[in-house]
Amino acid sequence: MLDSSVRAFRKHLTSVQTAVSRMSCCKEEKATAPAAASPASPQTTLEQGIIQTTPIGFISSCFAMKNGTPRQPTVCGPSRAELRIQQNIFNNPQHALLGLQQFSYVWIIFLFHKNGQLSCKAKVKPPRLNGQRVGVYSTRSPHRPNALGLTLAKLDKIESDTLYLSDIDMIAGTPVLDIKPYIPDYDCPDVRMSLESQQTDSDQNIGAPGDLDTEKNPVKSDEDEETDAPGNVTEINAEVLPTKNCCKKETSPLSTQVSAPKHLQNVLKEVEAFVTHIDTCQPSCESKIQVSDSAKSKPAGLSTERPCYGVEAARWIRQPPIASLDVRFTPRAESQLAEFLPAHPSGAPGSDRPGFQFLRSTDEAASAIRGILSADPRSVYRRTRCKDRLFFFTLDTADVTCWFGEDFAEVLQVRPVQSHMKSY
Ligand SMILES: C[S@@+](CC[C@H](N)C(=O)[O-])C[C@H]1O[C@@H](n2cnc3c(N)ncnc32)[C@H](O)[C@@H]1O
Repeated sequence: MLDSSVRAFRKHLTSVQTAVSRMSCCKEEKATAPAAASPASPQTTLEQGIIQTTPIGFISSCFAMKNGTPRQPTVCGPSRAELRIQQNIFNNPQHALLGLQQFSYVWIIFLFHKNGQLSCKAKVKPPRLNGQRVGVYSTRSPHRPNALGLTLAKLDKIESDTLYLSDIDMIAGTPVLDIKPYIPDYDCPDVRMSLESQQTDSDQNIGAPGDLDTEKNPVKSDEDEETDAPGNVTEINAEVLPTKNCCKKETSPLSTQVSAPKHLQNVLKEVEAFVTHIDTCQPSCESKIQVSDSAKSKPAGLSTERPCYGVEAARWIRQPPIASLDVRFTPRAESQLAEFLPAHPSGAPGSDRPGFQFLRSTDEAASAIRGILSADPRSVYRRTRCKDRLFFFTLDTADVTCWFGEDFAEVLQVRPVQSHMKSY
């Protein structure tokens, strides 16, 4: 009798323990769950930070699966993608892109839709840290509570409702939630600080900061609320908008293009000197990333000397415990790669050779493969415990097989993906 009661109690205890561990695994998720479940007006849910997202488009990219997809856009230069804006969001999707072609880089906010499940682990093990656990918010891990990704992609061109991108790290089919222009003045602390100091100097010179507003922000800011309703569109002075290549020298000086009051001409000249002086072409914070001796000895306070990231982070981002690998091709893999025809808008009629869909030359493909492999795309488990040294990934229409040695990766085979074996 006592035995059976103890057994029943133990059984009950086990089920309670299971329920408790499930609850504590996803504490944050549980905390928001009641609000999500309760019926509320769209406005209330927005105020609570709960929204139903709708993709504005889906990525078509040269990466078919997570394996071998670069971990950041800078890893593999010519990674290319297309993003077509969905018709169901706007009647005229191309209208939503008006003006965007003037920017060289765009932020892409997307969903890690192939994560399998939402993650609520507060600590993660980034592959670059070789098994070390760090807080999820200090990393760019895909495994985060809302599974949102952020990539700074190069905007090659826009045609109608489609963006042509390169420098991406998203797999094909990735749902995109938003696009924003990369604006160094807002997004790169280096440029921001220089502009601020320019501003302070100018203020001291003319003593009327309010006068400067239009010159300071020639690009429409996020705060400019506009719809495309007739009569509600503000004309932008094309001459004062940044050129696509933002460090390209103007043919005639800005100060002579813009008819500003005399007292502002000096300021325009200063801005002009600054624009020609700084290199804002690349979205880089190079000078702030360098860890100076003074930054090492100082706590990271909000001073002008504060680097973009601290010494510890700089170490694992710039000098990760994972060494970069030498990449080589076997002669067979090299000649297989050379068989691929570059991407062509209308294919290559009459040829039975395999063709790339995104990559524009064999060199581009070889350099993408080098970029992917030199950063060592393997998981920590694969790298440290797995005896199987073969590694497979798909790049554009090519299946790539390679193996890893101590400090190198060798490409053994580059074969067309089966579904792309059709002749062009
Ligand atoms: C480390 S994340 C970084 C992404 C982004 N640059 C960021 O910082 O948020 C990049 C990796 O996410 C994975 N990935 C890319 N697209 C994905 C998707 N749609 N679903 C799940 N994982 C994805 C790939 O393995 C890729 O190497």
